[in-house]
Amino acid sequence: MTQSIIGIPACTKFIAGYVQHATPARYGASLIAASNAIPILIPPEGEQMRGLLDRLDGIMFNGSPSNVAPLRYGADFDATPDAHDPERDATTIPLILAALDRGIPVLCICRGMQELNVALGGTLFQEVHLQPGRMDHRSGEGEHRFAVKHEVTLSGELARISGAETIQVNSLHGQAIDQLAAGLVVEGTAPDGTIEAVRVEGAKNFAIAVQWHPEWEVTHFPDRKRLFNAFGDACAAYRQSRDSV
Ligand SMILES: N[C@@H](CCC(=O)NCCCC(=O)O)C(=O)O
Repeated sequence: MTQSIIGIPACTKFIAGYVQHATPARYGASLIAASNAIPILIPPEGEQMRGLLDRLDGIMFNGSPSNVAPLRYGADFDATPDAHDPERDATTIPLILAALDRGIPVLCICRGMQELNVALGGTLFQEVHLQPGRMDHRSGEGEHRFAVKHEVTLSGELARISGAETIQVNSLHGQAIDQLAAGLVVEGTAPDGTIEAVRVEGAKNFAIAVQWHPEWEVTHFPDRKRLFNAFGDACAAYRQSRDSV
């Protein structure tokens, strides 16, 4: 069966004395394993990357240790000034809006979910663990980094896709959605009330975002596999509808 081409935004990294464009290998590997797709990295080269949209069947807005710059959502303070990637922000935020406008399937993960919320006008907690009553959602070290950390209660389309109303998730984030953007519906919540999953209401196509990392051991967890299968199916259907025009 023909595979879909799914874009993954790369991050700006300074490695071995050079500016490089990179992302952890598992994002591409998970699309190959569970979405019948060929991944392709999107360099963080700003708005001109929208030109790729004619060639893509879907985009996975992936996670990153970097944080969306607070000026993007109107915050007047910056809790993590050394953790930004302005080139990535300048690429992903316009790309999200353009992909939604064209009805290209999108799956957003971790930073990707935060980008989706900011792109649509929402705001972020810059250090969610400092908010009263909130848990520490940051990861453990070493082999425990991707260990299951807490439960998420699912609803709506994501519960249907996942085949469950309660799942166990890993957690590797210091930031989280504060004010939900208009146009997003919450479909997953942590025990402390943190928003863990959203869907774009009335989207032209698959448009789901999660705060955890379903790409990790994607084929070992039924809910993760089902999410990637559903995204892959949406990308394949989009490709076929485009090819038939
Ligand atoms: N930096 C943001 C987003 C967190 C995130 O995307 N984590 C992924 C870690 C890197 C990886 O993909 O391995 C935050 O802290 O909220």
